[in-house]
Amino acid sequence: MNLGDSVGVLRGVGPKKIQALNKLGVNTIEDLLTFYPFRYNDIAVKNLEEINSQEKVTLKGIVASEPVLVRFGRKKSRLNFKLLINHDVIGVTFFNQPWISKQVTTGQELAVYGKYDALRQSLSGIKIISRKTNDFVGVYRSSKDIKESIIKQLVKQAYDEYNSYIKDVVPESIRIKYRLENRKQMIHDIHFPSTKKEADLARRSAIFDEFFSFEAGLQLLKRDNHKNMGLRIKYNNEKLKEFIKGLPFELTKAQKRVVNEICADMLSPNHMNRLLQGDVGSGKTIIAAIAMYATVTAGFQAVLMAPTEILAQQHAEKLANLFEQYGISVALMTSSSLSRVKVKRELLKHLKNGDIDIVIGTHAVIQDNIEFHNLGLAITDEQHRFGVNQRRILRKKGVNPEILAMTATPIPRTLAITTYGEMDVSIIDELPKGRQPVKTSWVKKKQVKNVFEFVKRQLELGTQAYIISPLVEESELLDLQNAEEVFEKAKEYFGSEKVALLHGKMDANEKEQAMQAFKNKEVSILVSTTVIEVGVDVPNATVMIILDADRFGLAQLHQLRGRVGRGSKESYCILVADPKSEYGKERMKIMTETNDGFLISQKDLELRGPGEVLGKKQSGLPEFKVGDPVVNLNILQVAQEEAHNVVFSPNFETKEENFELIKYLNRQFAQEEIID
Ligand SMILES: Nc1ncnc2c1ncn2[C@@H]1O[C@H](COP(=O)(O)OP(=O)(O)OP(=O)(O)O)[C@@H](O)[C@H]1O
Repeated sequence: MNLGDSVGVLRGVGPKKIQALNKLGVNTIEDLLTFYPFRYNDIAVKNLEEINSQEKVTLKGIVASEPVLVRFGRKKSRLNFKLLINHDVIGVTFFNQPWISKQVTTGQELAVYGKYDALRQSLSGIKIISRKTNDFVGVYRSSKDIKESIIKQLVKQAYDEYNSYIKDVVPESIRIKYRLENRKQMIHDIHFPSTKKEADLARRSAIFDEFFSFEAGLQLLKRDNHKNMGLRIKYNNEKLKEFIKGLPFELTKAQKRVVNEICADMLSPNHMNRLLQGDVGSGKTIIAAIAMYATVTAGFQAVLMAPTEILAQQHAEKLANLFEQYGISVALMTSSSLSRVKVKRELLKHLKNGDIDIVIGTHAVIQDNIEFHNLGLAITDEQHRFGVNQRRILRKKGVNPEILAMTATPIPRTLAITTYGEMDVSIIDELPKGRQPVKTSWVKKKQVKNVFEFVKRQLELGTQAYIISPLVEESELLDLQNAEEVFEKAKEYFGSEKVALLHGKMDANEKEQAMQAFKNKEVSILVSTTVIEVGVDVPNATVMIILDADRFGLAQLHQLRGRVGRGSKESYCILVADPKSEYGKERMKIMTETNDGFLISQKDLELRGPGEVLGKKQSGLPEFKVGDPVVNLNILQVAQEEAHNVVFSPNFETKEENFELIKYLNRQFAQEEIID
């Protein structure tokens, strides 16, 4: 017997229930024991003086009238009686629970849980409370396939049978320091507390437990990264200085700092595993270029992976220009550039024999048959778009290449430790000189004509504009229809020779053509779906129109807006939307109030509410069961600090109080390997 046993070992759990539980994310006994209540009902008896109207409470008194049951229709009924509480009489009504009339007799003492109405002096009954139950009861998530009452029973059964197998992951000294319960007690109290205080303490312990185990895993990765001998990239400092001097602009202070951090990592024998965070347009690409240049001067190859073909193409073009005078060869590798057999064969040959110094590509780069001569540095752009596995495969391509991951801050600074805890972080917190904040406004749909007029006037000044077509969730086809519709309208209004269309269903060549036409100013307007979202850099474009802007997430709007304001000209972003909810309006307002990506991602998380915050997909954050990284940030930070101290202490593996933690981490990593 152990906590890894399937829930199928419990009495009364057959294939159907197993399936229903699995759907709720419960596969093992451990999952069930940590399937915590999401809230509690306080059914302790209250006095009339201490309660508010519309509150759900338990009231106890003497039944002061004969219960009267009235049935109407086939299934409907109403049961009425009076309850005498000290000197007050309140009316109690139960709807559609006729069997309750049998449990009520005049003169009897009775406790009823229900919703209290102060004005009417009445209680709308939910259930009769029998003496045996606890005052404080957990409420669990359930589904149509499995009722809450069954889940409760199973949790109880699992606890009774398995509690002696529950071991502590958080070392004792830390539990004592923060006055946390041991795991067995904590699991008991979080499911079956007798008071609110008990439940609160158990929950605090559970949050710590969860954050600590997670952070310990990340810290272990970090420690191993440090221990692993990395490559020593002995770049040519003179050449590097010349290269930086030769750039068309001076680096910002933040960029210089980051370059120094990266250079120090490369020179050190330790393995580099660094995350570069910087707001949209802060100049991350040039940092990548500098790091790649340095790598090549040391005799190694470098690769940069971008999340889209458009972006890979753009990077390849820019970097090829930049590196040309230094005799460095740059190759583009995407699914389309590799689709012609002959081209592919040549590319692979030159990559393997070291003729190619730098590769820019999409995930096509990590295909099995691609071999490098001596890969020294791997950079991923917008890394949240790459899965952990893709990152790992890339890592395996070289002996142990230095890793630099770049992201335009989808995650607030304080939260970066949750996902990137195993990485060292560099931040570009400054925009290049001369940038003006993008002026953002929000208009209603009926004003779209005025918006078009505004665009026209701006184009007359020689600038260019993007129009982003509405997004229809989960339907690329409808997105496309929308984009085509907007394209037609724009052609009608601005003249067909002025407008190009870009969408995800176009093949790489068509996309490239549309982008080139826009870059070369052959067209002044690019109508696009969100394929344009990340990284596209056309400094002459100064107007961004986003139609139905309320359908996009805040982080996405910020990314889209980041396509303008990339030069020194005044830039504008106009959000066209009729949001219905307050929440939707609030989001539009935030966009008009700030240009700070960190702040926006923080707001995005706050506005989504805890349930959604944990959605992996939207926020890039890992999922937790009880802990909410936004609400419980303090606990998260302390847990990270402690996990770091434990894992990095010299006697981590030999100290007895860490044994359970080590076992736990081994189990976790074993699971991950299977997925790999
Ligand atoms: N120090 C600097 N001074 C002036 N211009 C700069 C500087 N650094 C970068 N730029 C320019 O700023 C623009 C934005 O840079 P870049 O494309 O690297 O941004 P980014 O951080 O990758 O942004 P995004 O996340 O939006 O892709 C580019 O046109 C680049 O040439």
